[in-house]
Amino acid sequence: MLQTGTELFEQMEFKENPLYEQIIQDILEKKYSIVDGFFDSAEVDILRAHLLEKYEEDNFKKAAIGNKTSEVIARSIRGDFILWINEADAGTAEKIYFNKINSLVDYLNRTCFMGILTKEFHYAVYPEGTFYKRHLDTFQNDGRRKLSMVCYLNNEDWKPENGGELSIYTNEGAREEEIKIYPFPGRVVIFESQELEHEVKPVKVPRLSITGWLKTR
Ligand SMILES: O=C(O)CCC(=O)C(=O)O
Ligand SMILES: [Fe+2]
Repeated sequence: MLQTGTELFEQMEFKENPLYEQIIQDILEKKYSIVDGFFDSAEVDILRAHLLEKYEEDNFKKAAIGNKTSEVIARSIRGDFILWINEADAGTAEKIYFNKINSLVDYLNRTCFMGILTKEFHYAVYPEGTFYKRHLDTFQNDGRRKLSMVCYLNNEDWKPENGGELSIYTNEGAREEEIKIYPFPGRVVIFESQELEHEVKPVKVPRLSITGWLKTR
């Protein structure tokens, strides 16, 4: 049976989502968005347990910064250990993660025509004393990275004195501003990969997260 445009539109069952709308508005205005409680504490607990299990099994690798960079130089730039997550064989914990991310991605594609076709995510552990110097996420010439997303999996009692804040540098006209963001559990930070330089300050206590990128093409 033929359908009118209105009927088709109704069939798509588009519901405005206030949280996603806030994220979009933030990104349009400031190029970043901070969402507390994107994951609730039960979800964070499951994801953290899974991360620690993999970490204890020794599955993580020292993060690299490019192919031909020496280990010593790399360590002076970033000290985290990472494990890439393959969505195709996501376990229970990771399915929770991807369900939420995919829902956001669908929304962005429907409302902003962002054309996000691929994503990549890794777990990250910053052991005591490590950091990630100021950088842009497109440093490896990956122009397809549109939005960076970091989700923190630290314990409930994470304190600002633990260090490890994410500093995002914004430019209002010529004046640079440093936005300090503490890695509280369940918090998600989303920012424009090609626009905002940022760094992870040295940590005093191991710092746990999932970092990823939403990509075009
Ligand atoms: O963990 C964070 O807060 C940011 C990590 C980061 O900048 C990166 O992995 O590129
Ligand atoms: Fe980064």
